[in-house]
Amino acid sequence: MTKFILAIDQGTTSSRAILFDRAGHIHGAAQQEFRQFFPQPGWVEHDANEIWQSQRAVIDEVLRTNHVAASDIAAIGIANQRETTVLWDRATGEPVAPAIVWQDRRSTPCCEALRADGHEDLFQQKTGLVLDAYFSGPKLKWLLDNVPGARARAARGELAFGTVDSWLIFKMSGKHLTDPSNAARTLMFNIHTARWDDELLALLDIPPGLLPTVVASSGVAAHTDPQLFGVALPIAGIAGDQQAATFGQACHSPGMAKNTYGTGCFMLMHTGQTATMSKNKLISTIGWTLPKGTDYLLEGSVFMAGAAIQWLRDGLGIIKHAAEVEELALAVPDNGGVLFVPAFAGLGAPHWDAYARGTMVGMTRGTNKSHIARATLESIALQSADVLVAMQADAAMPLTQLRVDGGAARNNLLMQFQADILGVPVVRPVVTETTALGAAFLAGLAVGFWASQEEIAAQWQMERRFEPAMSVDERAQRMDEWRRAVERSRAWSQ
Ligand SMILES: Nc1ncnc2c1ncn2[C@@H]1O[C@H](COP(=O)(O)OP(=O)(O)O)[C@@H](O)[C@H]1O
Ligand SMILES: O=P(O)(O)OC[C@H](O)CO
Repeated sequence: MTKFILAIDQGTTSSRAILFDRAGHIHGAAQQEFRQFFPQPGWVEHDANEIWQSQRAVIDEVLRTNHVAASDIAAIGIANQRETTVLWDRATGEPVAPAIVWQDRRSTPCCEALRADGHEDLFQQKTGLVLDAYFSGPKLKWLLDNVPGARARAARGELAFGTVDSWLIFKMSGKHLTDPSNAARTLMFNIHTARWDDELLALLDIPPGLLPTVVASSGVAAHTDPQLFGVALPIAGIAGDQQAATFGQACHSPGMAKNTYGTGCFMLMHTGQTATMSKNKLISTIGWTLPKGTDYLLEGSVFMAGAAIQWLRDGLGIIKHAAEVEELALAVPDNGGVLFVPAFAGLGAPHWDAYARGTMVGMTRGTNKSHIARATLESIALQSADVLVAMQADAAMPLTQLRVDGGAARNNLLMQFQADILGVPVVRPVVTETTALGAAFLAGLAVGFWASQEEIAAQWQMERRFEPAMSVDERAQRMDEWRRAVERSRAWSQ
């Protein structure tokens, strides 16, 4: 009998491979960072070959170091950084250009032109998204317009587009596939009909022949080339990493929500089996498709969260490791009046301001690095609070608790401040690798490794609960101060 599900978590900064047993426990994990390229201000690129090579290496490593044979694997589940756009040659399997990463802002002019032509509402109604450079369609258009010969090669059917899930599946099986949770991030996919949308493709000038076939998030979609791992393994789970984390956090019913604190922050709330269209600049997205149907989520994406901690480490050099930020911030009783808006790449939800820039206000001669560390941690929670306010207004469902995960969710000071500023309990699970767990669950359900959603939801266990302790008045005052700071960061580079 097979013993494990192999989850692939291909993130923005690292590739991970994690083995889960039947109890949903981690049996082994391997991780490898890969390079980030910043060739121009506002541009962020990855080498798609390096993504695949690092992913392949960690799969080999996790099997080898844990003495697990590929034949012990029941199925593979994939969770991936979303929106990042890869364009490759179908025959050679070689990318035609560096992958354009979700954080990259170069396709802002394309979005502005579509907006100026009055198409914003159409895109929003069909895709649930905001017309922003964050999403894949404008990135793909940029590649077709700027990589020499790409448009002609696309017209001849020589090229394939995919988000990172598609790219990894192509490398492992030769199939050109994606799932609805990833397709829903492209501005080319109608989330109500769950099909690529010809009208939107025409507006973006994208040939439909470039697009992958859309298959269910949970179901055997392909088998790996037997030469890769010695046996052909079923690829049975596919989801964008944030939707996978929502599934892994067992947020399976309306009103349940999670927030992931990684490079960015991604808060997602389950809204049921039809899309709730946001009136407050959040996005509606497909969560996952199971044989019984499609679940929808509301999402608020914050672009700069843990990345701001990395900036304290790499840009300012005031910490050596991300985890040191907690001790540094605790050296002062409060932020000393300092507020920091880390809008290094503009602001995401609910502001969607591509021209906002990082801003620190309230400094005096007494400000020191601990105040800056504290303000940076608080900025992560305050950005998430902006999203939650919009979410509560859209969903008309009060949040009873927020489930959390991601690298920065290990920070207790941050989690306590998050509970304080939201006025909602923050709950951290035992297994914080919820992205990989969600991908594993989707794959395991498809091959009968787990019997039902109820069985996997029962595996979710709390590690720690942070109760809100801030007074209502103080919360209101802190949110008001924050709004004033955000205003000062906005439209700066326009
Ligand atoms: N103890 C900590 N306190 C605050 N931030 C942290 C801490 N540990 C890690 N981080 C931040 O969390 C991020 C890594 O989290 P992870 O979930 O691995 O991100 P991603 O999947 O986006 O690569 C980094 O940006 C790092 O700065
Ligand atoms: O790789 P992460 O965890 O930073 O997630 C990135 C998101 O999927 C971008 O939308």
